[in-house]
Amino acid sequence: GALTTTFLGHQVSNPFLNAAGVLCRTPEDLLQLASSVSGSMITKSCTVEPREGNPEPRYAAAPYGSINSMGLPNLGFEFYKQFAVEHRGKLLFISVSGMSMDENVKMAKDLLPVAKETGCIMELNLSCPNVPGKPQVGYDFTTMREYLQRVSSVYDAPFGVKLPPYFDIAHFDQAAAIFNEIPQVAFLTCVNSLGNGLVIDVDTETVAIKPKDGFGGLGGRYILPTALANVNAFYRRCPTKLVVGCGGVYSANEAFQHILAGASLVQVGTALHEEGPQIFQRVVDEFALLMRAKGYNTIDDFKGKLKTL
Ligand SMILES: O=C(O)c1[nH]c(=O)[nH]c(=O)c1Cl
Repeated sequence: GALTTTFLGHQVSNPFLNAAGVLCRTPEDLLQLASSVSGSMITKSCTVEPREGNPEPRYAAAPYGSINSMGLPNLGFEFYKQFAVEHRGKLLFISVSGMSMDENVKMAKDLLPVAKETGCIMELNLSCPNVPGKPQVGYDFTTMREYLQRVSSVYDAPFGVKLPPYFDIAHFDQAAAIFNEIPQVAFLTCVNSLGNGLVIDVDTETVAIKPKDGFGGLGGRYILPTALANVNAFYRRCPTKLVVGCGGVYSANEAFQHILAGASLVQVGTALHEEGPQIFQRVVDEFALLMRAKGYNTIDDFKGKLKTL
């Protein structure tokens, strides 16, 4: 169909998938994604050991999106690796977010044979903002370079990096220079939640979530312009890499903006959490109508073709 596209040699029926962390932690979640219309899917960022995560309430819908401080709750790397072994059908991404560099290197090394065997793709998450005491690697360029050098030395297959949003042109330049040094980094997923926002309820005069005095990562409508800027900044700076867009996608309209900005695939987080997996059928239908209305036959007809003034 018109929405068919390929990503690192894998054909997908449409460019849409979930954002890591949303509807992808448990077997039940993953079954809902596998049986949805999404072209591909990604698992909850995992650590070597299973984690309970932060105390609840740790997710809240907000006027213009969401706030979360989940704290990396997950069933542990072995579970998601085994899921990849048994999974059949749509393209599968495995999100890895170790608590240390050694943990990331260990998981990457263990995942490699499964990736080669099954075609699943690793997305290395360097941008979790919600584990107390664990600063975001994505904001520490020296550490990020070391992580990527160490992981790419044990993982000789294409992988992606889930990035935090950057807000300074010099940071786009410095981060891109690191990625361009590492050939195995095949794609960049822009962006993770905007870290450490604060949602306040005026009636109750209270924060929305329990962990970290209510500080948490923002998603949804709050973050679309920032997500688009990060997609486009790395699309321009990393011509040998693909970009996956994430942030603020509720409909074909925002997805189209991400693809114009340079995204090859588009992840849906907050809107998926709020609407459920039927959102993928709605967005696919909307997207087909939008492409037809604009006279486009394929995604490549407009990918990255954002016009400047
Ligand atoms: O709190 C989380 O689990 C979490 N929440 C986010 O918004 N981004 C992440 O990468 C992670 Cl790992």
